[in-house]
Amino acid sequence: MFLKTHTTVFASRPKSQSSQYLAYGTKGIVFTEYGPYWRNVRKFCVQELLSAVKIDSFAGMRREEMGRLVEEMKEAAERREVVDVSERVESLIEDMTYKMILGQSKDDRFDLKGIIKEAVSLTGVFNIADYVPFLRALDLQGLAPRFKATSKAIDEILETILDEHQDVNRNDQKHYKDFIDTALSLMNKSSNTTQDHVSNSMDRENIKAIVLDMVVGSIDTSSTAIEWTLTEIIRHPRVMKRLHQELTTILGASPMVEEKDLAKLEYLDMVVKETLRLHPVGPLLIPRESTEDIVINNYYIPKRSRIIVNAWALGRNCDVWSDNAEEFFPERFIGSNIDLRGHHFELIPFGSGRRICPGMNSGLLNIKLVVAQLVLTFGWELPNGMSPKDLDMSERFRLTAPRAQHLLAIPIYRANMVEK
Ligand code: HEM
Repeated sequence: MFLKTHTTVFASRPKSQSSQYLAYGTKGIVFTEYGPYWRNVRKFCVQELLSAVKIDSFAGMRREEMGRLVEEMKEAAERREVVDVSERVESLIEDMTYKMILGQSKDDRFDLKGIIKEAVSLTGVFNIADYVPFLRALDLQGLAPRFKATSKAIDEILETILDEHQDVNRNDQKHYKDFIDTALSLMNKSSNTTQDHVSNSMDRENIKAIVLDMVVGSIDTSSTAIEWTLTEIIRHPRVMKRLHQELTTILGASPMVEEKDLAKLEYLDMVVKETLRLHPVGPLLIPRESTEDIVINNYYIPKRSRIIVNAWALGRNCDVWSDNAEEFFPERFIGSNIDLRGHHFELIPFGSGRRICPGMNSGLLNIKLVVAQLVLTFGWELPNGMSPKDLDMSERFRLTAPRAQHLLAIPIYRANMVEK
């Protein structure tokens, strides 16, 4: 009802103390109210970063980064080393994200990922001040100092990145424009395209907000989804075997997964859907807010009501998914037309309607590419002879829900593996 029949009424976002501090108020996309500014900024990001053509233009970079990780894992396999898979995957996605959005590799001068983690964690806190505004001044939960410190740290890093882009552009040292260059060039423009509608209201603060939304939207989400997918595959050797068979059948003798082949990997698609059903990266999506008074099923819902959708519960509802809803069983999608595009409300890990995740294609590509490659090249054993069924499955609940404990496993290079 909220997301389908009345999609426009519930297409806004509530203001919160965390977004005021940590997302430059409503100057980006994620926490910005529904309206022309949000629409144009979103269109700009899709056009300049998240369209099929733009995503495709970074295929070479992804291949290189993936190749580097495979080499590292091969060395670990040789030493029979326990690898912190969660950490390695996050670092890979971080590298890919920075190259795509910031046009540069990870910068050792600052820990952007660490600060973003703190921001995501703070945004996920139930903050009484958002519901009882007069308590805000009392700061009962002691959040204000953390908001301020995190926001200051983020701003300093983004200022440095923007300054450096402007310096390079002034000295005309660049052959191509990255996302930040394009965004910066909007500050001084005026005519009639989508970009220029954005530029009418664009200053440095807006650019920082948009860049931050893109970076935050990308890193934690994709790496959490990959971490859970690998966890479920390792926990279910039958699924690992079937997926590996599909990979070798479709990819032949090729040691690297090619992006063009991903669409042919039907079982991988089911494995990813099944993971996102049981472990939606954002269990409660991102809160929505109504833009007008409305009556639904005889309930009066006043304008500016906050709507929270429990995607986690939808994915585990036995009435929809049958009695084995709690079981990881990718085959349930055989012959099913359920996709992830927000039309099948039993499975909405990317949300639905006007606010559906604009980075869905980019996110899914990252998940499938990394999972396919790590299963194609390696088998995985758990440390200290641990049985797959004993793997700890607890979640850490924030705005996103990653594993509570990092996934640790030993890669076994398949070329040296004796098939059982
Ligand atoms: C596995 C990967 C990802 C998952 C599961 C995911 C999930 C979500 C969800 C649940 C929402 C809220 C949708 C709603 O309210 O209906 C969302 C919004 C958003 N996501 Fe993603 N996301 C992923 C990857 C990405 C990537 C790669 C980017 C950008 C590079 C991105 C950028 C955004 C932005 C900007 C929004 C806000 C959209 C708006 O409010 O209009 N996401 N995402």
